Amino acid sequence: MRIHVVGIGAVGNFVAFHLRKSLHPRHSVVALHRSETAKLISDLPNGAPLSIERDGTLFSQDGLIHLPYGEPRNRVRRSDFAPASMDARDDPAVRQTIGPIDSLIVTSKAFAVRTIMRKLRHNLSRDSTIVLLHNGMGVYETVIEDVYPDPNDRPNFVLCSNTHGLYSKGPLHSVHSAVGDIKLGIVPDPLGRRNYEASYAAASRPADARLSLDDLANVSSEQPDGARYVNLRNTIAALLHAPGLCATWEPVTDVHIAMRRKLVVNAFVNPVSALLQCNNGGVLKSQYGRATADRICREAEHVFRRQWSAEVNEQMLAHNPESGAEFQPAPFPRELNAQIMRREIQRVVELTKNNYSSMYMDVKLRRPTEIDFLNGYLVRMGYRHKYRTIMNMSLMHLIKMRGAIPHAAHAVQS
Ligand SMILES: CC(C)(CO)C(=O)C(=O)O
Repeated sequence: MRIHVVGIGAVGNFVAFHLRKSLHPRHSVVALHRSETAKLISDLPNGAPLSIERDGTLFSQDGLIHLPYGEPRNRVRRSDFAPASMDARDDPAVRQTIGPIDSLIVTSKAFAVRTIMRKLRHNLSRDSTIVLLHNGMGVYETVIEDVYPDPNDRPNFVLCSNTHGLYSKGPLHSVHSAVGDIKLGIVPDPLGRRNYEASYAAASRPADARLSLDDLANVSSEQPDGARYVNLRNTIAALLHAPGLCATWEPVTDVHIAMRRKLVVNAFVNPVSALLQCNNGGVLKSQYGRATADRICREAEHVFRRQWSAEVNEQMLAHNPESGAEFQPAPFPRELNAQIMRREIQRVVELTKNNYSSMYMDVKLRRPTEIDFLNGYLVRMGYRHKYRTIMNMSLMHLIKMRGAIPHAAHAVQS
């Protein structure tokens, strides 16, 4: 098997490190780099090591294949911290060097995912598996709409929630500052060809419900399943069996809940730390910070409740009364209550109090931010469900305003 990881920042470095560490050497782990970093790594031989720092100790892992995947990143439009349109043209030379991709783990910034998918479109097929491991929400929907509108051509997608605390200390060097976990959820087959959660759904008691790799592909059968299902099974198994990743495979509805919880933490900590240019510990120090966090959580709960009701309505319409089963709507998840999300913010802030958030770094270094996929997602969902998210919208606007002031981030430093 050959696993490709694209977006070798703090998270990509961590994922590639642990996959290489745990997989048998006959499987390859390929790190795909933008051309600027590819220049840097071209001076290193293939196999060049990745480093992870944990509690002040440096660990290193060699044996990776490093390849470039495309054009250098275009310049950031200085006016609003939004990414300029990146070049998504197909490059036949790059296409040929990389070859067909069975498993792709995308660990780039949320705003770059769509462009990367377009760039690698010709290396991917409907048999591939794509794991989206980024901050924020709404990315999968844009990729589907823009790159894979036809469900017949669509690869398998895996969504993730990642709570590991990681930051980058330099190229191929991440610091693992807080141990968290990665939850993996497989997007249901849009054509209903296979139920990836069949064993879970069939359990007679909730306590017995388990997901089974055999529902993805039965590798021991005489007629092995097609590449589409074998790639999916291999990708999930590789991630689950890399102990350092602390990955679990869960029903996709549970992963959606975990993603929403993580979104709310990021929608408060990231813009506030970036605007105040403080570490994560600074954001809850004053009553004003605490009131802002309360408000973000209340707005998010309203949005999530309306989204939930809309989803339940859709399920009710799709329910076939002739099946004999009674329609039982799932209750609104407790984890998405404002008070519980507020406690989660408190917990994450304490755990990462000495860290600088990813948006703090993006603003400081005048890079595009992920604001459109954090607070921007809540604002968009609020609009859709007729609820105004004033605090989220204000934080989003302030981050964009910050980007519009020339050299604002540097002025604070001096
Ligand atoms: C949880 C938090 C805020 C940790 O720094 C993070 O995920 C980020 O920086 O993007």
